[in-house]
Amino acid sequence: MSELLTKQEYSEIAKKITLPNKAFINGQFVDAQSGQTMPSENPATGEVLTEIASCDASDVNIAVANAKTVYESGVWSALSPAERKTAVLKLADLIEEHALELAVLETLEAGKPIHECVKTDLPETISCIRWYAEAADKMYDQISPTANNALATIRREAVGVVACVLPWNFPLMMLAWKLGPALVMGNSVIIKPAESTSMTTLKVAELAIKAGIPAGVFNVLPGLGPNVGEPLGLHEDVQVISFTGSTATGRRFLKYSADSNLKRVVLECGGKSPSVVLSDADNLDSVAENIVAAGLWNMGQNCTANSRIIIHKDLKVELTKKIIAKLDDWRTGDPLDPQYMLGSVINRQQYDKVLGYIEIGKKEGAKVIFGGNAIELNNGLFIEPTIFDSVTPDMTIAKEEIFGPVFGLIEAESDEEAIAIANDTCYGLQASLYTRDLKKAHLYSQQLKAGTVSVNCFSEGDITTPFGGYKLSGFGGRDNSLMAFDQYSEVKATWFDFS
Ligand SMILES: NC(=O)C1=CN([C@@H]2O[C@H](COP(=O)(O)OP(=O)(O)OC[C@H]3O[C@@H](n4cnc5c(N)ncnc54)[C@H](O)[C@@H]3O)[C@@H](O)[C@H]2O)C=CC1
Ligand code: BAL
Repeated sequence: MSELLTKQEYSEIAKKITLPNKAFINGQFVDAQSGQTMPSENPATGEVLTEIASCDASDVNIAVANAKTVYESGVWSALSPAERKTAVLKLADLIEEHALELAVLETLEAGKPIHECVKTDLPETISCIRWYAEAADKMYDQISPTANNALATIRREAVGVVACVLPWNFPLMMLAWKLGPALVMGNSVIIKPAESTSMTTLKVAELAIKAGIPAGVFNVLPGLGPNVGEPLGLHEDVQVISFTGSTATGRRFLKYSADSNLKRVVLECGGKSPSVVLSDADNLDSVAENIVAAGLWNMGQNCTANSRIIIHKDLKVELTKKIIAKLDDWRTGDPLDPQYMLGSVINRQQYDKVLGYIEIGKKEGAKVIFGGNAIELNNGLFIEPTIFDSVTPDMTIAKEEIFGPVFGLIEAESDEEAIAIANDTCYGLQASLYTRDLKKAHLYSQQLKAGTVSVNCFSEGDITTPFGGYKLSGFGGRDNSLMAFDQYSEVKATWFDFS
């Protein structure tokens, strides 16, 4: 499947896809109780693809009550880890079988380039689900090193009903990051996809039933944030909320928890990640390639988008030329056409927000050295890759998350100043560091206040490494790696007294 087809072939597949458009509760596709729907639009054409069930608190109450009953029945939670592994592995296999359809669906609803969906999002989704399935029967619990007259065991247990509130930027990947470990632990899971991107999650729910995951274990409630996210956040029978999205909405979940059952809240929020190029960085072609990928991947709609490029003054002129040259590889066009690396942004609100930041950047004195405009194409929401020069750390575009194909170049007088600028932010998700000096790499990667630091590359790590942020970028836990199981389990100490 990771071989690319032609635009014509993808368009033919798009025409034939059945678009999932109902909520998924207790193994059934159902309308919202209210009968309300919301449009799902293709942001690359403006076309309404379908109307999707728009759930509210009454659907949340039904889904949570049912998920709780199913959890307590033990049909999933009381299976052995090896039995859960078999079903979740089957789910990964079915996603792989339907990968082409899912990739096209993701392109249609999110405006993401098919190239990325096929080469990155689908393979990573599948391998993530598989990785957690494989881990199911390989995690051991512990015996504590207490005295000989006692035995103390430390065991993980499922928590019950878990709700995952997803963003629209990587719909399938974010689903996999949360669903994989939550299911494998034995929980019942309710997914609230972002309103723009419900369809791929609904398709995966259909596959979960085929994989043998019992009805009611995996539910999907499409709908607006305040209508579905808020009642989930406030529900007394939801034990965990795992959220990815904006810091503003993340804060709300902490309030919902405080106002209800003190449910655990795990937040993976925004960022203002830096690429830091120190005075001794070499191989500037590779540095430029990484900087451009870090800034533009997924149209910059990425929590780790490197939107602040902090460059030592001695390298600035040469590196800037190389960065501009690398933009040739990142052309914008019809996302169903595999020759393009950039598609549309997600919706009108995001489009206006990004263009608004470009105007603010100009007004505050930064200089556009590439792009800077909307692109008129097929009634879609396309924005040129945009680079600002002469950005200073106090400018709005150097402080606020833009979440679009826009990044700014900031000049630093010294390596120490570059690190200080990198840390001068309320966020702390990821940082890229470029140097050929091993000592500086160690020293400064320790000093950078970020959950992931990548040295001489742009990376978020992989499934084996924990992902999450410092400061306003994160709270309460990590996605990915075995640490993700901490989000979805309780730890029980049991004490046997032999004295
Ligand atoms: N960390 C990340 O990966 C993401 C960051 N963002 C940032 O957030 C900005 C705004 O994008 P949005 O889509 O509006 O993000 P958002 O944080 O509002 O949406 C994320 C999820 O939260 C839900 N939600 C929204 N309002 C809610 C509420 N009152 N109660 C409960 N749930 C609610 C949404 O329906 C969606 O499922 C972006 O411009 C970007 O800066 C957005 C998406 C992903
Ligand atoms: N880049 C993966 C996580 C996110 O953007 O939310």
